[in-house]
Order: sequence, then structure tokens, then C-alpha cells
Amino acid sequence: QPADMAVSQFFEKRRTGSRERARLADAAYAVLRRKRWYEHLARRFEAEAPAGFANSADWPVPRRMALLALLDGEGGENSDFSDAPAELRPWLAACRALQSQPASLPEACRHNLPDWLAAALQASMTQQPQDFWPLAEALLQAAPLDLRVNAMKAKRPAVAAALAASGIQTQETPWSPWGLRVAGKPRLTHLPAWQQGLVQVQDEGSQLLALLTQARRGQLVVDFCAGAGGKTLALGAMMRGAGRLYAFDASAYRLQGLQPRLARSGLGNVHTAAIAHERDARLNALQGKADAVLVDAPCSGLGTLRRAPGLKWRTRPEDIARLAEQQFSIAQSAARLVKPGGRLVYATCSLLPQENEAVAQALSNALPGFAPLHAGDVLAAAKVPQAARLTTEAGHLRLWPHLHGTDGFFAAVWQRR
Ligand SMILES: C[S@@+](CC[C@H](N)C(=O)[O-])C[C@H]1O[C@@H](n2cnc3c(N)ncnc32)[C@H](O)[C@@H]1O
Repeated sequence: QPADMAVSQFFEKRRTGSRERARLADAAYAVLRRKRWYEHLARRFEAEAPAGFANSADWPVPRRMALLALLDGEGGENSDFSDAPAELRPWLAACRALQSQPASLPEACRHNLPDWLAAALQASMTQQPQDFWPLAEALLQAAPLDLRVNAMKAKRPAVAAALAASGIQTQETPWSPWGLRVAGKPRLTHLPAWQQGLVQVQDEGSQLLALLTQARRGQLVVDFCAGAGGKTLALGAMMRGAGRLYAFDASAYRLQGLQPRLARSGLGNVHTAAIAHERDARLNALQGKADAVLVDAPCSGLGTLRRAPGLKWRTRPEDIARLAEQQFSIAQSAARLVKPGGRLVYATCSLLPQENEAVAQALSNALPGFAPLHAGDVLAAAKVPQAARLTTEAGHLRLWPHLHGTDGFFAAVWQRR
């Protein structure tokens, strides 16, 4: 089960105050983030079990892991463990001593990734092998809270000032011209800026993907895998609500999540439709008509491990090949909607080349009528500062948590000849 569902189901059945809820939820996520490390500590010392160590029947491994996560969340490195049960204190002190010498630990305890994923990432980083550890460390941090200012309704400095007046401090994001990074994780939904649709929660990387379409007022634009419409709303704001914007998805359930967000955004030009699959006959009417088609393809999501740490344990290596096939099929079908001179953007939030560069290459081979565009040039034209730092030599957008502070994203752009 996805972690957010498991956590909310747990709380449905229990009465808890909001602070306690936050502590427990943070601890659950911390266990998923650092599972291999906590497991190692929870099992360690059992064999040695000197007198005074906890009885393992009372403190089974999962319970010890939860305790370690709770203590870490509360600045445990400085704790004298006086709040912890007495029989656990020697074990906790021994854990703490180990923690202060991370280099002595097995690698798995440091990167906290499944072996197959650590190996796949290392294999994909042969050009920059020194980047593996900074990446692994960055993936263990919680993601920042980014907002996208609705450019149709307000300017970024004015929204920052309005939020500051409500006690919410923000900083402008370095790359996206619409982004505000919020300090901490304050509640936002009661704020006027939120209710008036001036801001949406959206990672800076997702904002950059929408910019790659260069969607403009009056165009016909398709968000082919719209989901709950995070990028649809960004595209609609770029179009200033004028023109036609189609939001498709194979899941009617996911598309439903777009409705309340559309209402706040002020957009009146969005047509949503659940399609059966990427070759649904209802798409025929749009063939060769779109100025831009964004394919934010279903993917492993491994670029979002800061937000969804449970994904690394639920994804299996064999899923990747299946996803790559699906990604190719969806993007190839979506390409039919692009008009001559129009643009195709293929994007994922995966870190793995099989879902990214390999699919982009297969698409280039299969779509001779489409010429690749350099994502750096496209972003520079959209006034993104230092856009070259976001792209690869091959001209793809590649965002990394340890380099850019965003989730991990990939995008390739083509223009139909
Ligand atoms: C990465 S998510 C999209 C996220 C969304 N664009 C956003 O910004 O919030 C991928 C979406 O592709 C949808 N999908 C899966 N198969 C599809 C298909 N054959 N055609 C269109 N959408 C599909 C999934 O339901 C999922 O919502």
C-alpha cells in the first residue's frame, strides 16, 4: 500500500491530536526513508545481548525501528534517552555511538536503497560516479514545499508579500519564474492567497516541465497524462485561460482531483476527458491539431523519493522494463496529435535511463517527422536563468535533488517538421 494511504488509514481509526499525528507520521516516513539503517541497528547487539539489553520479545525489530525514528525526529542525537524505557538505554547509546561513525557502516545502511536500485543508479552515473553519494544523501531528505504562483492572477513578489503578511516566509525558487519555496511546512489552505487561487503546491521541477511546452494564449494544448492536473493548471496559466486545453488521463478517478483545483484557478478553457487508452478513437479528432502535447508519462516515480520514500521498497526491477514499453507507446500515440511546427514534450519523474534517455531515443527513431529541440534553448527562451545547468549534452532536461534542489525529472522536446 502507498505510505500516505497506510498512514491516513491508521489515523482514521484513532483519536489523536494534530501534534501527535505529525510526530507519528514523520516517524513512519523516517522508517521508510532509512529502513536499512534502522533495521541494521534494530538487529545489531541482539546476538551480543549483554545484561541490561532489552528483551527482544518485548521490543521486536519493527518496534525498535519506530523508536529510533521517533527519537531521530526529536533531535535524538543529543538525547540522554531519559524518556526511553530503562531497558532500552544501553542499546540506544550503542546505536548512537555507531551513528557517529557512518563510514564504518555497510554501504546499504548509508544509501538506504534496495540493492538493485543502488546498482542501477551507480551504473547510470559512470560519467559522474562521485555524484552517487550526494544523490543518495539528498534522496533521504524531506522535500521542500514549493508553490507555483498563478501567473494569470498575480505576480510572484505580490504573492510573497501577501503570504508574509499571513506569517508565511518564502523565497523565490532559483529556476522557475513562478516558484516560491516555503520555509517549514505551514498549513496553507485557510489563507486568502490559497482560496483565491493565487498559488498551487507544485515542485519547482514540475513547473519547469510545463515551461518546456512554451504554451501561449490562444493555442490548442494537450496534457496527455494529466492526472490530478498539476501541470494542466500551469499550462492553463501560461495560456492566460485563452485557447483550448485538453486534460486527458486513463484514470477517471485521478482526473476528478483536478475539478476543485480548476475551480480555484479561474481557468475556463480546460476540457477534461478520461480516455480508455492512448489509442482511444476519441483522440482522432485532434490528430495534427495541437500546438503542444505534454506527455507526463506514468513512471516509477523514483525521482520523488524525498516525498514518497515507500516507492523504493514497492518498485521491483522488472517494473522498469514494463513501464518503458508503456511510456514509449503512450508518447508515440500522443505525438499524432501534434501539428506541423508544434511541440512534443516527453517527461518523467524517474531517475533511471531506461525510462528516460532510452525512451527518448526510441521515440526519435520512431518519429522521423519530429526534430529534437535542445531543452536548454527552450528554457532560456522562457527566461529561465542559467538554463544550461539544467540540461545534458544531448539536450535533455535532467533535474536532480542533489544538484538542483528539485525532485528528479527528465524531459525531451521535439518539434514536428
Ligand atoms: C506522472 S502521472 C501524471 C501527473 C500529472 N501530470 C500531474 O502533474 O499531476 C501519470 C499519469 O498517466 C496516467 N496514465 C496511465 N496510462 C495512461 C494512458 N495510456 N493514457 C493516458 N494517461 C495514462 C496515469 O493515470 C497517471 O495519472
